[in-house]
Amino acid sequence: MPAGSPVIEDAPRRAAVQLDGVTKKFGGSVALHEAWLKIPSGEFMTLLGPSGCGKTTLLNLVAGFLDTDGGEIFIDGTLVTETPAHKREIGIVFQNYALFPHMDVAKNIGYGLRMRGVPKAEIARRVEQALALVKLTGYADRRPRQLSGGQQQRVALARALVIRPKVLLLDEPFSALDKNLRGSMQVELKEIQRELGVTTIFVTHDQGEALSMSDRIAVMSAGRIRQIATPDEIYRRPADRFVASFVGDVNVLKARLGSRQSSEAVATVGGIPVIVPAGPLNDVASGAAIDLFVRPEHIQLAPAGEAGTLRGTVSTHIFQGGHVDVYVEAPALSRDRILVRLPGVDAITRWPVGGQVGLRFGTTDLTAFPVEGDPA
Ligand SMILES: Nc1ncnc2c1ncn2[C@@H]1O[C@H](COP(=O)(O)OP(=O)(O)OP(=O)(O)O)[C@@H](O)[C@H]1O
Repeated sequence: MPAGSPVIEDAPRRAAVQLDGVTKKFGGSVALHEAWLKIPSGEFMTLLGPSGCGKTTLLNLVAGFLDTDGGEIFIDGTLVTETPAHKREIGIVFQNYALFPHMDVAKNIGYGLRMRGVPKAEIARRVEQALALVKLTGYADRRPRQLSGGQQQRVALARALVIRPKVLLLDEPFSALDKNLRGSMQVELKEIQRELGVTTIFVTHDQGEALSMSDRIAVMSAGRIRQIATPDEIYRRPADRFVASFVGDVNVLKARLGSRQSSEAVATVGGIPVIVPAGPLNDVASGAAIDLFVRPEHIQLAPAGEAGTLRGTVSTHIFQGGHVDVYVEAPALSRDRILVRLPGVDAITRWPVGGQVGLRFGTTDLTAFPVEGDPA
């Protein structure tokens, strides 16, 4: 750290990682547009978004592998925008493990400590601790090629953690693993992260992984952070239609904006009133068409014609093990088939394909946005 680097004033509550309006361009195109992000110490923050949205770019800027084109980055309250990568005290795990093939596991894990001139006995002790942490005691002498994908990724994690980093950065670390292994590695990583209390930035394009692991999620698209919130809030109160569509399944229904009270608005769908947050509809005139976003588990089926329901026709069932996905056609409400998620296998016999049903919408967790392409 250069002498005289500014330190953020409120030290006791300072963020472990802070980005103040960070921008990165490649040639003429903006890969990251004025990112503002404050990650408190010990938090598990996930960057979630589709391919090419700028997640890896943001991670590489924090790591110091890329220079910014604007804005400042702080780690532990210290300005690091100009600090080289090896002085940022960061641990990194990549998608493809990036282990040294010619070194055994112990040498791989101890690499960062040798580079820092840590005494040999201390290295041996810390490598042993790190091996125990990732449940690989006894594997010290193996070469990476003698390990499974999951074991290699645990070595990579041990190597990142052994230096006691200020921040742990993980770039799609489980994407090369099969589904079962991925699930168990997610649980293990979460346990280790909690135990050590290490501030973590985790990159994924898998919304399920993001929802299950994170303290908070930053949803990104096209180089911009669209929303930063807890998984629950992202799912139940998405800030815009991109977030609502990208995170979890959702139905988009034709609706109309009715009256508005401060934070809530009444919308009508097929003439039935529902309550939605007013925030996203601030610029929409009363009576205008809007899109109502409804999660599949917030729709119930009832006999066709029952009061307070809207009519549709069952087109398909998909048995999903713990629940059944029922697709309902109701062209007056939506141009796509409406997905209804029902617990229990009896939904298949209760609501047969081709039969008429009544759709009833939940009264909570509905959101609405201006119609796409609408200047509002
Ligand atoms: N070194 C580079 N030179 C030129 N363009 C780049 C470079 N690195 C990234 N980009 C571009 O910047 C944008 C953001 O890329 P980035 O790798 O950050 O996305 P991502 O969200 O991590 O995607 P993925 O999930 O596919 O890894 C993309 O349009 C990408 O093509």
